[in-house]
Amino acid sequence: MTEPYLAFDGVTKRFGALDVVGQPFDLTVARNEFIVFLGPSGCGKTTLMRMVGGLDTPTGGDIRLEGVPVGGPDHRRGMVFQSYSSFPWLTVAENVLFGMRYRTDLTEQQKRARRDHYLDLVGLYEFSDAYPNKVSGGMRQRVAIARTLAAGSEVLLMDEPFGALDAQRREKLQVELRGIQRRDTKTVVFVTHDVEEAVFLADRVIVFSKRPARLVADIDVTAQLGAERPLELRDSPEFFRLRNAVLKLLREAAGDDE
Ligand SMILES: Nc1ncnc2c1ncn2[C@@H]1O[C@H](COP(=O)(O)OP(=O)(O)OP(=O)(O)O)[C@@H](O)[C@H]1O
Repeated sequence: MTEPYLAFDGVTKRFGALDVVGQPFDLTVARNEFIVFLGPSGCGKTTLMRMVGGLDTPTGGDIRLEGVPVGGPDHRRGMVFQSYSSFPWLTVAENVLFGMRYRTDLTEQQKRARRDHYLDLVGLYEFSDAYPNKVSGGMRQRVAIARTLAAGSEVLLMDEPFGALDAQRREKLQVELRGIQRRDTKTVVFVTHDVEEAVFLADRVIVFSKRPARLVADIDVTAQLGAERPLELRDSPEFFRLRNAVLKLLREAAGDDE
């Protein structure tokens, strides 16, 4: 049998007496799949993502990328976390360039073109020369998004990356992210609380119970809605039906053993 691209194999996690991932967690993710983790607040989604990123280690089991257990962070896995901070001593533009420091395949001119493209995409081009501590929290989050996309890692780990953005920019970036993932064959693991965002973006939505987290549903969105996600899809009856079904599952997962 060939190795899955990304595999969680019997993963558990405890912090002292706190059982975060109680039952061993198994999941396989194919290359170029967009996976969304959805679950009640505090159930352990960020912890799972940190473990994929190599920022934390499982208590039991392991997480493998192409058969190799993940170690510390490396540039194959690009991360955007809620609390992600930019480098304050670099300008907005320099922060984005810094993300491409490993890209020996790109010329300096190509790097500058990518920097400008992604700054424009997140609406920060005119703030290129500003320092991150002089812009708002939502803008700093956009710097992190631009930097991670420009870096071009093959796996994108995104923990509520659009949480601090206004609705319009959020929609725009959702469409762009889905496009980038399809076009550039990225594998994405994305955490959100927002059911609509989950259904719009995901190939598969993984629903977790409240802590100690266990997998309660693995929903194949692409089988139901197809892989193309134009903005108008949100107005379709199929989208609406699936969103409601996932919302119901999430409510049950949050109330689980009450
Ligand atoms: N380093 C740590 N030490 C001790 N407890 C921790 C640590 N990191 C997380 N926790 C706890 O583990 C639990 C799960 O946290 P986690 O951030 O993974 O949940 P989450 O599902 O991502 O929540 P949210 O959706 O609110 O971001 C929480 O109770 C949290 O307080």
